[in-house]
Amino acid sequence: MSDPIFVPAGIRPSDEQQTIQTTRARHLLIEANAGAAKTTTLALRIAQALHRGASPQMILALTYTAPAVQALQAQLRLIGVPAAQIAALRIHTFESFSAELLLALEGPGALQLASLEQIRPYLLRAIERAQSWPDERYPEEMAVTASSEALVEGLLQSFAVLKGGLGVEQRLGDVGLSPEMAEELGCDYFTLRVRGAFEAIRRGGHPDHPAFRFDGDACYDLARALLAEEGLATGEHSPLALGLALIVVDEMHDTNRAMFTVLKALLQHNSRAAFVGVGDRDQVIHSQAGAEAGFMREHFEQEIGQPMRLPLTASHRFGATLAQAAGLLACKPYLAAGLRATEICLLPADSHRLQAQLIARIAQEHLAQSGLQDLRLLLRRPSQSVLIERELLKLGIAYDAQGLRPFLQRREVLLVRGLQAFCSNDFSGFPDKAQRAQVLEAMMLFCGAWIDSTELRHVDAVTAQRRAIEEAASPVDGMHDFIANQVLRTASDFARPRLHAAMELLRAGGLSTFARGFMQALDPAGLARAVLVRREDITQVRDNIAQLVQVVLAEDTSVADGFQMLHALALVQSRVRGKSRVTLSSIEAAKGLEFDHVLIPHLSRGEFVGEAGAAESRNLLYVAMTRARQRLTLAFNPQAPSRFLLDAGLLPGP
Ligand SMILES: Nc1ncnc2c1ncn2[C@@H]1O[C@H](COP(=O)(O)OP(=O)(O)OP(=O)(O)O)[C@@H](O)[C@H]1O
Repeated sequence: MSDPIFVPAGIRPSDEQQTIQTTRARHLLIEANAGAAKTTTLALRIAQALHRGASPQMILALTYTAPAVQALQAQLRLIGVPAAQIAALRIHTFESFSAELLLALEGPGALQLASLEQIRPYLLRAIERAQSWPDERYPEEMAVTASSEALVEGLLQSFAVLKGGLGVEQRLGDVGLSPEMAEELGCDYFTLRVRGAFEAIRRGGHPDHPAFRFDGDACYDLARALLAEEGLATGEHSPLALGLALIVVDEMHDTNRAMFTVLKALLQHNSRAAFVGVGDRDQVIHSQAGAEAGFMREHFEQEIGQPMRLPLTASHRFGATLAQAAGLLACKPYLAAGLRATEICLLPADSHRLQAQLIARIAQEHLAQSGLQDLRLLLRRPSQSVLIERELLKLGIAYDAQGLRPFLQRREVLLVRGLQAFCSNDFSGFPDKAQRAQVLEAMMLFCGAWIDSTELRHVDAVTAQRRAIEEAASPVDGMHDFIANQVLRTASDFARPRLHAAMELLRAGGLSTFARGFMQALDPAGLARAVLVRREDITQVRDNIAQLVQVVLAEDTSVADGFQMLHALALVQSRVRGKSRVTLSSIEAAKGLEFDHVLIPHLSRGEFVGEAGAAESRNLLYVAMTRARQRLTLAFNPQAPSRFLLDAGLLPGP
């Protein structure tokens, strides 16, 4: 009997796509360029399985990020899979799949922590515990001179790699930790010891489930349990024996060891399931979580089996010009299917201010036309949005934000706006209660303040703060007393002199003293260092305030006028409702998605770099550029363009 073939709506599959759709190979791997229809072809493969009679519950699709889940659902809709079937499919990130499975096994109770700041106290406790262990075999290794606070960032980064790579679990066996083993794992003994203490704290809450989980922990916990065959039934009773007919993995280049362990177990316990994995090694932007393209190559071959490999040769998303530039940037061949021409526009601007003005004008023109749908501004770092947002708001342009907060709502910006409102005793810039509460929360955070109240002394610190802020934010005039009596009075010894120095400049009101002295007086990086974790976040706080100072100075009259203008912009923003066709976004939040017009600003020397290193920055630019369908605009300083523009052949070399 011939195989019934699913015929999609919306597109005509290429021969390559159809081969992948219908092949019955047990293990199939596809490495292909961005836009070469990997996700769409996975959707075709899923539709084919449904067409052959599999029920949606027999199909599991796994991705690394939540946007990739949405992208797959969108492609399933595009090719005509009914909504009810899409809803019934098992489509998850590795993390949400693992969390769901663990929930079924453990029952509720493991606290899900959402921010690095919530993890921080546990980590500080782990450092203390590890350093005071009485039977330490290598005490000289534990005599670390840096302060605990300074160690937090590096430790968390090492933990992410160890967790994703399952390094300790794989090597440890029955042997204890040693400096030699730490060296083999690429970290130091101290880190391994603290990691041990941290895990003991994390697991110590309850016999059946850990006390808390953070991002990546669900997949890690599941992988660890699988490796240790701990608490998991085996054979047909295994929680992973789901009776699957098809398992697909999108974004497979971002797979780490923990994810791969879960995948291997899934294939083992669903022996009738076919597997299709797709990825593009130039899109690895999560190496800090142990992502490795090797899981599509040697590890797969050695640990799962020899897969069939099929190609997807050409981009269906964009035309030949962009394919060529992306190919040059990533040093690989790149073809376009020739469905459309994609225009690349260069936007040179000598200053950041001019760049922001030009971008706002482009956004205005975009909204005035109807040919192109979405304009997505892709930013390397959040602070790069400040001047651009100011210009957009000045033109009254509505925009959304993805993967970053609009600058007027960033905590450090609220801190400074709150201080200025306090100095002028004018809180009219915060007309709604939720916003007033956010200002007070931000001030409490950066000032290291605590609630000193006899009424609230019986409740825990978090509840006390929530209640006190709730009460103070209700009337507009509650702000002043709260800032004076709680924030400033209980501010840490470190924060207090900085706050007073900053307020002095705000009260004086002169632009030139403000310009010269505000950053030094407030010391935003110092304030941030005391309460935030990641170095990149701390740098962002500093950069955001530096940009804020620039925005206030641009008003050119007085400090008070500058802040009035900020309040006015905030009002414009609060009126912006609904979905806009202009979106400011981090690159990470756009991965796997596509937009008619993509604009990448700040492609100047030293601006498109970050903590992660040159290779990851290059991959980020590659991901960003390849989101464009019809038009790609690249903004840069012509005196000092980014090296990447030259590498992509978009500007002539020196
Ligand atoms: N046969 C086809 N004909 C026309 N358009 C197609 C075809 N196949 C896919 N497309 C379109 O090509 C675009 C890119 O496809 P898709 O998102 O699947 O690529 P991808 O390889 O997963 O990209 P990325 O690596 O960036 O996530 C989408 O707009 C999709 O609808």
